[in-house]
Amino acid sequence: MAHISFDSSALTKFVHDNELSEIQPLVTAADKELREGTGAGNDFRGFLDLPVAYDKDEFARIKAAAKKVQGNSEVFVAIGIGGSYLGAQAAIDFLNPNFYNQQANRSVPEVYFAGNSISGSYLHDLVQMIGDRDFSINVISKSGTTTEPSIAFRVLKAKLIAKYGAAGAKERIFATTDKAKGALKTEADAEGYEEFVVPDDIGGRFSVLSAVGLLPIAVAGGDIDQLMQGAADARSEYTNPDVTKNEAYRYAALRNILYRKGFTTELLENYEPNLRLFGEWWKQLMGESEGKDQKGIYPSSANFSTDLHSLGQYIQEGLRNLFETVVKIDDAPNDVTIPDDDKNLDGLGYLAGKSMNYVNDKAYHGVVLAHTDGGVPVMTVNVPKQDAYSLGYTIYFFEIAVAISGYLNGINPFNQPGVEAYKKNMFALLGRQGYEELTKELTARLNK
Ligand SMILES: O=P(O)(O)OC[C@H]1O[C@H](O)[C@H](O)[C@@H](O)[C@@H]1O
Repeated sequence: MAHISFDSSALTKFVHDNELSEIQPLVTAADKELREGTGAGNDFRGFLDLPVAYDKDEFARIKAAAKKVQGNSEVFVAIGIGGSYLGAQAAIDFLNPNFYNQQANRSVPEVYFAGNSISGSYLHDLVQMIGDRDFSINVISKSGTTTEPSIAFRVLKAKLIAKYGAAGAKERIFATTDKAKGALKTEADAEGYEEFVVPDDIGGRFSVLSAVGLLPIAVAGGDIDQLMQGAADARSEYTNPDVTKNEAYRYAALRNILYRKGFTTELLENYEPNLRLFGEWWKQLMGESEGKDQKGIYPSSANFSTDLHSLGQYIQEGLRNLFETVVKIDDAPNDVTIPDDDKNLDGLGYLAGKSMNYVNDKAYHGVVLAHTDGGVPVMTVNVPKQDAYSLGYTIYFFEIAVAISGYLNGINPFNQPGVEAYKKNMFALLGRQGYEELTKELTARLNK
């Protein structure tokens, strides 16, 4: 039995029983494309076996590096954008208490993220916040040439050198990048930083279980052995192409069935604030994998019950092109009992003695019924615990689901050609060498 369970029982109004068996041949074909490598983007299927086929020596080095940082740093900054930070931050938030950076008596450094925007204010404030404290950085970029992390790295490297000198700074810089190419690789080799590798056959959005995610997660105290074990067990679980046996494939099939009926936007939802970043990770995974050739489900996210008081109206009664996938934690790590209050002026007496997790659960059931009545299909991924094993399992569930889903929709789930368009324009407008013609063209367009 799968460790996490997928519940599509609320879909009866939207999907008939026969539809799953009728889409099965397409799922079987998608499975074949993925497993046999006959599908588009077949060079990027490394995520399939990563949970068992990872580099064990590097894994040990990651643990040693994490220990070193824990021993000599009050602050750790992970520099990266897209797949080079979302998985790490999602995992760290998922595995730690809310407000982990503010906890008293922490045994691990505070962890922050940089290089995921071009905001000068953000980087300025981060530098101020680090102040004179001891810190280390992990610069993460698969290509090694991405502008946002490169800028942040320059700034933070300069701060390290100013504080520790060039030799001391080197001891506090960890570079995660391609094994052979890119500016970051060249610099890491030249300067002698400790290096970790993003394997060639793993795309950025599928890289959280490589060094990209593992080093920051380990620095923050996460159990990366359990994380990999969860993913490895999911790998064994989700092998049968039969959608009645394989819940990840059933999820992929159902979202494709819904998409074909006009449900073109999917909201990934949670009922725990520290799963917000999980939704951000998922959006890149889904959006970059599926949104191409002028088609694909638009991935969005919502955080409940927070957004029930803002987006809730739209979800209940707006344009009927939405469906929802809830990531629901069965057994949240902590809870609060609602206290007695004799005066009962707030009218909450009927909840006295009940736990907040109990109320949260009732909210979830109420929402599923209300949204279903309102014409919104809801599916749920039940995750037993907010721990590393469950997280690894859940990550693998969504990774394999999106690969199948992409092939079902006739696209290459492993490339992202569309993200280059804005970059070219930005480089041209910044006057980068090699973009001279485009600079002229765009400047003329802007000055028209
Ligand atoms: O790791 P990097 O090469 O710096 O890339 C970081 C991110 O930016 C790119 O624009 C891609 O669209 C993403 O797939 C990638 O995760």
